[in-house]
Amino acid sequence: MEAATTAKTDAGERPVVIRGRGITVGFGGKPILEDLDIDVYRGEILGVVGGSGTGKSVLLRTIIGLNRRIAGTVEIFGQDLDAATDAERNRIGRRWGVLFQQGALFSSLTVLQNVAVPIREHFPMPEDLRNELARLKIELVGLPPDAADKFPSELSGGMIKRASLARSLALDPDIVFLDEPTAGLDPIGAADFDALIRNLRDTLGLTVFMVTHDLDSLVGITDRIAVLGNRKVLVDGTFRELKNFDHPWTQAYFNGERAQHYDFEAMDAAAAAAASTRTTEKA
Ligand SMILES: Nc1ncnc2c1ncn2[C@@H]1O[C@H](COP(=O)(O)OP(=O)(O)OP(=O)(O)O)[C@@H](O)[C@H]1O
Repeated sequence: MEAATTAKTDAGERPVVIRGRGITVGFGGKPILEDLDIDVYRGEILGVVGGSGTGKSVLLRTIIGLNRRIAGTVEIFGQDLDAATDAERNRIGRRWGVLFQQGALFSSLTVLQNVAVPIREHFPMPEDLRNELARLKIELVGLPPDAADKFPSELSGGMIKRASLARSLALDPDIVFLDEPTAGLDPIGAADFDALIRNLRDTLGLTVFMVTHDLDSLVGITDRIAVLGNRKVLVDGTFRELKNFDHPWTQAYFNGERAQHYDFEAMDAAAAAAASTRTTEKA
């Protein structure tokens, strides 16, 4: 389960679970990402932000192999995905779960059946046991037991997000990729969902790669933020670092009207204290 590579950061030596180098992606001759580098550290919640159309979802999909790279490499747990055999890629793929922007549940399957799909694909086992495991995931994300037998059309937006999250956790992944997890939720539903993500990270030790526009989510749960722009990661760091970064988009975003409501220094201090508690608990 150990990452094969580490990186020196201000927080010391940290295992890198996702390392992208020189990632270049384009469609129909139009470049979207160009020579982009990114690292994601074990156990962190990384928020990925940037203007609309800057390629945040494309980056997520490229890392998990759904978009073709024109150039560059992606290493997950130290394994270069291009050099991996099909069996190795499958094995790595089982270590991540994905919550897509629209939830992407199968509409003709119940929540239980949806959550059981990845288990059925990867681990042959009796149906009773599979359903039991799926029920545990449904409980883990805070859905009531009777949600298991409902179809997606019978669920609220927040329940669909939770059901999708349950499915992404079906194989007990080490990494979860979240694409706009709180989009479309009311502020209370979004805050509850944020709390759930943070809780799961803390209890399961997940690494979270989260694309979001939601300033509350960024403030509430991320440890670090990467800003996409000019087809690259323009900058990454804590709120305070980003607040001081001299670029029109980051200035507008992190020093704009909405950002004035947040006490960034207090939040940085709280995040550092929480990280140090987690490190102490693991030791
Ligand atoms: N499969 C595809 N084929 C062609 N163009 C695509 C494809 N996927 C994404 N794009 C284009 O790539 C660009 C980046 O899209 P992406 O969805 O990653 O943006 P984003 O940063 O996530 O934006 P938003 O915040 O609005 O969701 C867009 O111009 C989009 O139209």
